[in-house]
Amino acid sequence: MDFSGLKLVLGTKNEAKVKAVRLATGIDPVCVSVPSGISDQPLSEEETIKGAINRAKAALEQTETGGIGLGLEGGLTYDSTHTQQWYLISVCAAWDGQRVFLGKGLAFPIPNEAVERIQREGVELRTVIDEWSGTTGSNQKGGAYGLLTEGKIQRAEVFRDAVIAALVPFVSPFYRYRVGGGD
Ligand SMILES: O=P(O)(O)OP(=O)(O)OP(=O)(O)OC[C@H]1O[C@@H](n2cnc3c(O)ncnc32)[C@H](O)[C@@H]1O
Repeated sequence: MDFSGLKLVLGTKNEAKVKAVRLATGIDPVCVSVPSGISDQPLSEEETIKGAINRAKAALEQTETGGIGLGLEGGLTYDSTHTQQWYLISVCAAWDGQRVFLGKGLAFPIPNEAVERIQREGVELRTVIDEWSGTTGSNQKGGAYGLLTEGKIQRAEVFRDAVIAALVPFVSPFYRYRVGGGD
C-alpha cells in the first residue's frame, strides 16, 4: 500500500501518535495542537469517535495546503452486555475536506478498578497508568497496552493499524467501485 503521495496533518504532537503515523505510512506528518472538543477522558465509543473526528477536521483547517487531517483519540468504553468490562479503544479519523473514514484500533480490557478510580477521583487514564508503571508520560510511550502486555503491544502500534484502516479508502482502488456499476 503506497501512502507516499499523501500530505498528512496530524492533530496532536503526542509522540506515540506521531510514531503511529510514521509506522503506518512512512510519512512525517505536519503536527498541530488542536482541541478534541470532548472531555479529557472519553468514557464511551461515541465520544471517542467524536473527539477523533473533531481533531481531524481542526487539523486540516490549520493548514493552507490541504491534504488529509488525522485525528487520533484514545478512550474507554464499557461492555455491559457480554463481559461487564471496561475496554480501551484507539480511534483514528481521516478527513480530506469531503469524506471522513474511521479506523478503530484494538479494544483492550482495562482493569475495572482503574476506571472506577477515574470516575471517583476525576483523574485520567494516563495518571493511573503512570502510577502503576512508576513512570511519567505513559500516554506518549507504550501506554496502557505496553504496561498490561509487558511490552508486547505498544500504543503506537495499535494506532498504526487504526491509521492504516482510516487512510486506505483514500488510496485503494476498491473504494472507487459503485454498487450497481458505474465507474
Ligand atoms: O496528547 P494528546 O494527543 O492529547 O493525547 P492523550 O494521550 O493525552 O489523549 P487521548 O485523547 O488520546 O486519550 C484520552 C485520555 O486517555 C489517556 N489514555 C488513552 N490511552 C492511553 C494509554 O494507552 N495509556 C495511558 N493513557 C492513555 C490519555 O492520556 C488521556 O488522558
